[in-house]
Amino acid sequence: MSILSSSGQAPVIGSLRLCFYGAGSMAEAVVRGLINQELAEPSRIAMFNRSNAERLAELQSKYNVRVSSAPEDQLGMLRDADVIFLTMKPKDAAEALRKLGSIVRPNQVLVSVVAGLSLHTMELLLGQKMPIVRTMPNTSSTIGLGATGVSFSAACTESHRQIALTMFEAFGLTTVVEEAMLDAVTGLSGSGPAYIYYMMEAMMRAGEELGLSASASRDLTIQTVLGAAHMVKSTGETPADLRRKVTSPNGTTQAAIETMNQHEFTEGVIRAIKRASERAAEMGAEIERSALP
Ligand SMILES: NC(=O)C1=CN([C@@H]2O[C@H](COP(=O)(O)OP(=O)(O)OC[C@H]3O[C@@H](n4cnc5c(N)ncnc54)[C@H](OP(=O)(O)O)[C@@H]3O)[C@@H](O)[C@H]2O)C=CC1
Ligand SMILES: O=C(O)[C@@H]1CCC=N1
Repeated sequence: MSILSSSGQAPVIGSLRLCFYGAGSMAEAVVRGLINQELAEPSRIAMFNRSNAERLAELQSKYNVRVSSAPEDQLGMLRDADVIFLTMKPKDAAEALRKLGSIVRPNQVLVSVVAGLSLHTMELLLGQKMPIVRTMPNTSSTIGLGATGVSFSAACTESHRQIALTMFEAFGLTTVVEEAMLDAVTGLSGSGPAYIYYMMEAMMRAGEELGLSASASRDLTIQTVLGAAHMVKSTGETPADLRRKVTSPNGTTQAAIETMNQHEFTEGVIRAIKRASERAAEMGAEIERSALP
């Protein structure tokens, strides 16, 4: 079916055929989110990768989606799709986009999750302008708690925008941003889950070094992170105000924060996020260079 209904309204997402070009962590996070939210029928989702047949079998058995290792089937999956998701690593994207250039039809939409890869570079590699949605989601989409930044190419209609927003909003928060801001989104929330996991690893290790069992340390860490995020969201107070309420004068928290400050905690986190954002831009520039004649 066409991506546009005759009324010009976005069709129900469930009626669209989706193809995931790349079948790794991010593709799975989106697929699982779409299926869990009952936005897409597994039979309308096709996935393929480069060579890992075991991974395709795993996805097929977990989600009942269509998979194939046969190049002619994969070509058919791409041709038949209303929405093609580009879900591979940046280093593999240029080759895939060049191939897609001779396959895509005008009424298809391309949704990219590739860090750093700009709309302009995608158009260069495709050799044509088509509706492209550039996104930066994160893996928490898997459980409906994703945070996604989105930008649209000039060829996107209101219908294309609604389709993309409906999908990404179904499994988390979605923010439309100027394309130039997507590298910042990448540094903050695209990579962000890893920073929190890293902090949790350190907290769990500390708990164990202090003598707690591994399971007690894990449970207490998880609940602390969960509770803190919910406190910021539900009270509407700033993290700084909430932190002050935990910090008794000359108490334990003050001792901990002073120690963190000696290790430049805040500056380190800010530097890390800026570096991630810069790295996204570098990766995008590398792909753009390979796209130029
Ligand atoms: N992981 C994350 O938290 C996030 C990732 N992203 C972005 O998502 C994209 C994918 O990342 P991620 O899912 O982590 O990566 P993975 O390594 O988990 O998956 C990459 C997938 O792409 C496939 N692939 C590579 N080349 C080709 C090809 N030529 N044809 C078909 N399939 C191919 C791989 O197949 P095979 O295994 O067979 O080689 C694999 O299935 C990246 O561009 C990243 O920037 C964005 C936000 C968050
Ligand atoms: O590490 C990466 O490059 C990808 C992009 C955002 C999260 N993971």
